[in-house]
Amino acid sequence: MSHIAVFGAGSWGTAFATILAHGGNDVRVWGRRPELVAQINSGVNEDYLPGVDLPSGISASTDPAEVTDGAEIVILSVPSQSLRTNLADWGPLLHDDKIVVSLMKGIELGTTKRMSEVIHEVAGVPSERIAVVSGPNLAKEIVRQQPAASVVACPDLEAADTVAAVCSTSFFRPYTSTDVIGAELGGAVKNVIALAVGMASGLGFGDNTKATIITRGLAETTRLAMALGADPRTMSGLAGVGDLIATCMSPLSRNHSFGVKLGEGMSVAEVTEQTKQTAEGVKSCASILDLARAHGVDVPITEQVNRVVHEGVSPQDMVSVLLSRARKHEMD
Ligand SMILES: NC(=O)c1ccc[n+]([C@@H]2O[C@H](COP(=O)([O-])OP(=O)(O)OC[C@H]3O[C@@H](n4cnc5c(N)ncnc54)[C@H](O)[C@@H]3O)[C@@H](O)[C@H]2O)c1
Ligand SMILES: O=P(O)(O)OC[C@H](O)CO
Repeated sequence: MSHIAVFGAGSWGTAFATILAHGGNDVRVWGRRPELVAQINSGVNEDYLPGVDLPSGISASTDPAEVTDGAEIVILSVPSQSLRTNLADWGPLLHDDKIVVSLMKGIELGTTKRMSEVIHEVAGVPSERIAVVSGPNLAKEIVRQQPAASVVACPDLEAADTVAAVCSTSFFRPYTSTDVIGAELGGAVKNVIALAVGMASGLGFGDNTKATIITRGLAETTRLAMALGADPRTMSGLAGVGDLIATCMSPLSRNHSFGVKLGEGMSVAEVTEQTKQTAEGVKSCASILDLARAHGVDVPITEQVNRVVHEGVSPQDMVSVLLSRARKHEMD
């Protein structure tokens, strides 16, 4: 049995804690709010995962030192844009050879850094001890123990395997990889593509349109990932096309649902007001666009999503602009 700390008591932090508890581990979850911590200690998380009974083996606390004391692995699952601030407090607790795992799927605004880069920079954790878990893993399906797989990526394959071992269960199958860049890029860009697919859905378009956006979304994700040094094969795996399909097609996806509401005519401010949970693509569309521009990579869907979300362009205009682009070879 391993002792594992999970920072973040939202949907995915709690759902991942349930995987770890089913794997027979002692799991301690850090949460910001005492009321939510009390709920988890009584076996539920009604705020984020209503109607789900948490397995035994999970306890929660608001004290970062208490959850990390004796932990061999520390899992981070907070909104990407708050990670840097959080690590200013938690950084000193992440040493002593602990493996630090990012579950987050976003790119930092301003710096265009991936979450593993932020962890390395702020907390001083060596890259060989930073792993990323990414794949088609909608929290509400995972807590119902519906079968799914994911990728654990780390430059040190032994560390990736250590993480994979603790989250292997009868319903969750982790594969290992050393392609951290590919796993992180796949996870972050699919949220932006899911916003675009959601908008198309909200505008009343059908499956041809959605499949077109997903396929061309994969093309731009692959271009960017390769420019950053990722293995292109990761894009045809679980952290690439796997997660892209799940997020773009599922009504459980917050990014997809956010896009649907925009397509139906609501404003970004109205949808944001209604959205209690993290839809990473809304912020990361801007940082991913900056990252792509810095590397001279064309990301037309991301560019248009950013125009809708941050420049007030209508979803209908987004579609018109994408369809009126100059003709080109499909594989360029
Ligand atoms: N929900 C999923 O199905 C899922 C699956 C895979 C990956 N992810 C990724 O996991 C990450 C976390 O997502 P989530 O679904 O748990 O989000 P969530 O909105 O459900 O929960 C976020 C948690 O972070 C806390 N939080 C918010 N602001 C904070 C701050 N400033 N400091 C500390 N804590 C703060 C919230 O209180 C909440 O407990 C995201 O990057 C998301 O893309 C989510
Ligand atoms: O609900 P979303 O849109 O944040 O997507 C959740 C997961 O990333 C799906 O793998």
